[in-house]
Amino acid sequence: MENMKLSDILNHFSNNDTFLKTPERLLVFNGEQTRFQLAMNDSITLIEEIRAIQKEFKAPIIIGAIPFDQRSKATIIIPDTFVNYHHSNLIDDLQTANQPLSIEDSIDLPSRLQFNDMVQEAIHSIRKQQFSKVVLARSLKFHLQEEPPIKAWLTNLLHKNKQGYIFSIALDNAQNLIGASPELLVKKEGNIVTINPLAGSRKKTYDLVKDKAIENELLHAEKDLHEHKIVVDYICEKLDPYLAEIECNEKPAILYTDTMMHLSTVIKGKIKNDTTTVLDVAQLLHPTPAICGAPQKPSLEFIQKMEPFNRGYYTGIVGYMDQNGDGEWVITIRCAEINHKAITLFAGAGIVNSSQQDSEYNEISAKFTTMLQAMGLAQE
Ligand SMILES: C=C(O[C@H]1C=CC=C(C(=O)O)[C@@H]1O)C(=O)O
Repeated sequence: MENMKLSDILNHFSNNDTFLKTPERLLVFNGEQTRFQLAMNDSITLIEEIRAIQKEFKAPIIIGAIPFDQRSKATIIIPDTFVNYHHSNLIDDLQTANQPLSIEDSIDLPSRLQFNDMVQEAIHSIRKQQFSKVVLARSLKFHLQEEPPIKAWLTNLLHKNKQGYIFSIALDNAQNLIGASPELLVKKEGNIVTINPLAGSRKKTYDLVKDKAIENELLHAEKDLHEHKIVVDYICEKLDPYLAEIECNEKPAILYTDTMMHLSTVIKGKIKNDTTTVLDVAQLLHPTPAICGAPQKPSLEFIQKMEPFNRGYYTGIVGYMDQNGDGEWVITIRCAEINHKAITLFAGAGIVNSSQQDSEYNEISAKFTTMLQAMGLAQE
């Protein structure tokens, strides 16, 4: 394949198209043969339906977005055409796209006081041993005077987040889901499966010396290591029956995004059964304690009772699967749901026994920065 400029690819991109850039490849999906909506736990399973449609349409690949709540409908797209660019064929010539926004109003939900109450209630439940961790989220909703410049935001996300998973998914009714997630839920290539949970975070300062000191502090922070271990233990336990030769470092490393640093563990293993697809593994794991809590049921119930909004696609997963059942699915975070002129950003943080309400609030504010910067609403 000849080398392509990213700017040329974006010039041809429209809001009805779907786009996913991973650290290794860029997938651009134009038009669609069909799309369908089905919940992960409907009676015909989502995966069976995808496999049937892949056969019927002889579709080499499907792409989709699955919501946080497994009872809500996922959107699966069978594209007309798609191009799969390898990283080495892309010329990264992108410049920041400045497009000023006229904001009619913005709503921050929950309020700071409500959020503090939610954290206190969560800590109370943790002390009563109802669960050991719960991830609580906030949302920022903007109403714009004009249609949002999605292509400019996508350009900015690509420009700033070289290592992440950048996506723009064309949902139903001309809605879009856009973001730059750092978190790989699962990748399957042949019989090798890779999972890369993140939990435990600090905001970057962009001062190399200070960031090195923060990194060192995070690597030894008891609260964050505990929060992280809950996720890794959950994943390893779930995978054990399905994977052989599981490799997992004992201590987490640091993963940097453009704005944050996170504790990160790479887990790898070999699929025992050839018919297991990447989505089977995703379904097995989702929602992990990185975005829900542990144990899953009581923490999920707590989220649904306490959060003053429906998460929708936020903390769900986006990704693709080919005919061999291979693919990559990433956790839908650092993202925004775009519904015409209404834009909703979401971000969350893991609450454990020793959480401090102010630092959790500030951590979430820092996580909003990925999207706010792309929208030109936060300082670079
Ligand atoms: C839930 C989010 O982040 C997750 C991913 C990385 C670190 C996290 C944390 O430290 O709490 C969260 O688990 C989010 O960005 O909305």
